[in-house]
Amino acid sequence: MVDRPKLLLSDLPLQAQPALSRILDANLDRAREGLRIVEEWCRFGLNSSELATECKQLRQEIAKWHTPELRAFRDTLGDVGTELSHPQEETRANIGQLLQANLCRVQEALRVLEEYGKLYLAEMGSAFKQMRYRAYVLETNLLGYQRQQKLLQSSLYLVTSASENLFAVVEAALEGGLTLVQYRDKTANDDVRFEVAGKLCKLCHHYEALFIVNDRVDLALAVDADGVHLGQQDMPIATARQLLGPHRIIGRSTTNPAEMQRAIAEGADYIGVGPVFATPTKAEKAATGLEYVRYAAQNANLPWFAIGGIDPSNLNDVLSAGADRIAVVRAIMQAEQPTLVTQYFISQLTRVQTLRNYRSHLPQSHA
Ligand SMILES: Cc1ncc(COP(=O)(O)OP(=O)(O)O)c(N)n1
Ligand SMILES: Cc1nc(C(=O)O)sc1CCOP(=O)(O)O
Ligand SMILES: [Mg+2]
Repeated sequence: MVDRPKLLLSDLPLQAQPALSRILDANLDRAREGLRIVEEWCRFGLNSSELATECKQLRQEIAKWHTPELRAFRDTLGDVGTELSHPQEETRANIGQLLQANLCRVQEALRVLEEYGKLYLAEMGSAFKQMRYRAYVLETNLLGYQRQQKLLQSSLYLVTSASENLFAVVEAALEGGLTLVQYRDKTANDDVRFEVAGKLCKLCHHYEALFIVNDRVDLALAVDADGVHLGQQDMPIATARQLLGPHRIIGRSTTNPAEMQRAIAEGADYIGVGPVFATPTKAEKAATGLEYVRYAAQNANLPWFAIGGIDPSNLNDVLSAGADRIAVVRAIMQAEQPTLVTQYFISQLTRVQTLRNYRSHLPQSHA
């Protein structure tokens, strides 16, 4: 990396010099500003010093190219582009959209700097090419980190069933604070699955919720889902990981300690623990009872969701056995008021999590 590039503008035709300088100056600003916006979220929103440091280092490297000579041609009042803005820039629906827009802005600016930079100094083109790839890696790492954080924060998991009111029910639950949804439909044709999964994925992302696809890695990739849920009869986790890459979520169903230990060893991001109670939604699987929930509470070192026959009437038994995350189908899909049921589940789960967290910080004699 050249520490302080030497300006070769004088080699260019006279009339091109101010234009080139203004393009480089504007895009150096754009890239630095976009990175600063992303950095703030990494630092204060995600508490990730690793991601914040990468943003900062990229910004500092870009700043080295922002020489006084380039700034000298700045003419903000004469810039015909300052009043051109897209309506989407006026509003941002959520943090995800804000980050996406700014990462895109950074990558575009780096591309401009790479192309026009070549006219200025050969090293500038290759330096900005490398930085553009670093920005892509930053985006992927940031997205992966956001997903894992959201998974950790999710205490309630809605697994869908086929329903005429599918979108309305899911949206009602999202309104109630749901942050994790799995699309599960064992009978639909692939064209229907693809269309429904795509729409659900957009709906969930609009509410900043994670969207997982049951069974099908191909479908998860096709709709850009956050991950996939695999049962014991589905694809091996290692194969799914190869196909999905390191940043998507992989969940695994488990019914006994051996399956749990294997899922952990194979690199699952979370597991299902059940069926806790017998359920018509999965009639072929025998209930494990609360004993396996107690085992999970003592032994699982990754996020785990008790599943199977859970509803408001038996929730307390599941919580008392040690669960602080649950997954449900009928309790929400068939609820008269899905928003209220969602809010009830989340409030109870948050209550036990807060209590357990508080107890874990007490001296042993008070716990
Ligand atoms: C959260 C969660 N846990 C378990 C399951 C069940 O998955 P699987 O055993 O593959 O059965 P099907 O759902 O495919 O019938 C799940 N879907 N989600
Ligand atoms: C899809 C599924 N998997 C289970 C498992 O234990 O692996 S239990 C289950 C169904 C859960 O549905 P409901 O909340 O309607 O009982
Ligand atoms: Mg399955």
